[in-house]
Amino acid sequence: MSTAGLALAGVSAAYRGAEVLHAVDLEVARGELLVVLGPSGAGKSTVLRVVAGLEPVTAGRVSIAGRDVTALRPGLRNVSMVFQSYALFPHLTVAENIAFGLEVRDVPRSAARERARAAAETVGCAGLLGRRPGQLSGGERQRVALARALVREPDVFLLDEPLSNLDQALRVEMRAELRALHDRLGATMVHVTHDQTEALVLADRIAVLRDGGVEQIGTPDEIWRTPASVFVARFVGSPAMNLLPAGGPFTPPGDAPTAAAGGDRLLGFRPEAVTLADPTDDVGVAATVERVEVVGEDAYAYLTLPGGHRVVARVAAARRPGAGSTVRVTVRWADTHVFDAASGRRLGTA
Ligand SMILES: Nc1ncnc2c1ncn2[C@@H]1O[C@H](COP(=O)(O)OP(=O)(O)OP(=O)(O)O)[C@@H](O)[C@H]1O
Repeated sequence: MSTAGLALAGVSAAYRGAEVLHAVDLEVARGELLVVLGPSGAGKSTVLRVVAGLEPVTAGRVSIAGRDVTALRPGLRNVSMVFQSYALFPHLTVAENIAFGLEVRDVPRSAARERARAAAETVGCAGLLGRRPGQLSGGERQRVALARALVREPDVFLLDEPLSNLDQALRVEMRAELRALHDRLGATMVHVTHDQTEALVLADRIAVLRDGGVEQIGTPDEIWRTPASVFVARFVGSPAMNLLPAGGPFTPPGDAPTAAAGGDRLLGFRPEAVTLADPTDDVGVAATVERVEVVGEDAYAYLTLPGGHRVVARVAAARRPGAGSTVRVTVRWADTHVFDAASGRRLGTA
């Protein structure tokens, strides 16, 4: 495929005899920013290492820019990797760190310096060229690591949790800068994170990884609105999506497929899809408010329903119920999800 930036076809990989990637299929279009999202141990870093050639595949093929690189050593793949730890050389200046990858490729020193300066300008660290990594803040080191990655003009950028060592404010700022950099360069990027907000904000598409397999690939909107499984539904969104037996306290309207489904279906809905009313209102289901968390303008009410079912509701902080009080709970049906309890796969909306 001529527009392919990167493709994994049936890629498996093993670590110490145990398979950690199982026949992964993944296509990243040229110029696309794909975020690989998943919990610790899902195999996110292994995906990057396999693409970079740092880890052998036990099955399948990896191609970059239309070229099969499965058998190529890392140095011949034309990818740049940015690590969580930045991996800068402490004894080299910023300029030398950025130019390092060029000089080992026999780019003449003056040309390497010039390209390093241009790369530093692109990521906003041109003022730091004479310093050493020990004299830089975390955010500055991150910029240097990015400059070192892009100076080589790779076919694909591989970013392994590059923002996770930064404090919250800087992470949010660098996240936006990274996206802007991607758009400016038109670069093909694979960005690994376990942070669902980072994934939703950054990605053109998200690949959700679970136990070494791809659970779902889609745009942030698709992942959010039509999660393919209970796993995706619960992993993306905080607090996590509510899940109840489909035959539980909430009865879907009319002849929705869940109504006849019995106990082998699960009903999912996010805290945002729950509405609370006064106990005297003749709507929904009665519930007890166990506790309330206020997060600025929002509040999360943790409720217990008849049968001991638990539900979290998001409400405006100014209109939050008191802990210990009774409320009536309704669910917006259009924003519900029905899952098969055995497989976890999504079946549709209630
Ligand atoms: N070089 C390695 N060292 C240690 N464990 C590894 C290595 N390569 C693979 N594994 C194992 O493979 C599985 C996937 O690991 P991987 O690091 O790819 O997951 P991850 O999703 O990136 O997790 P994390 O977010 O914790 O880094 C884990 O069970 C891990 O123990």
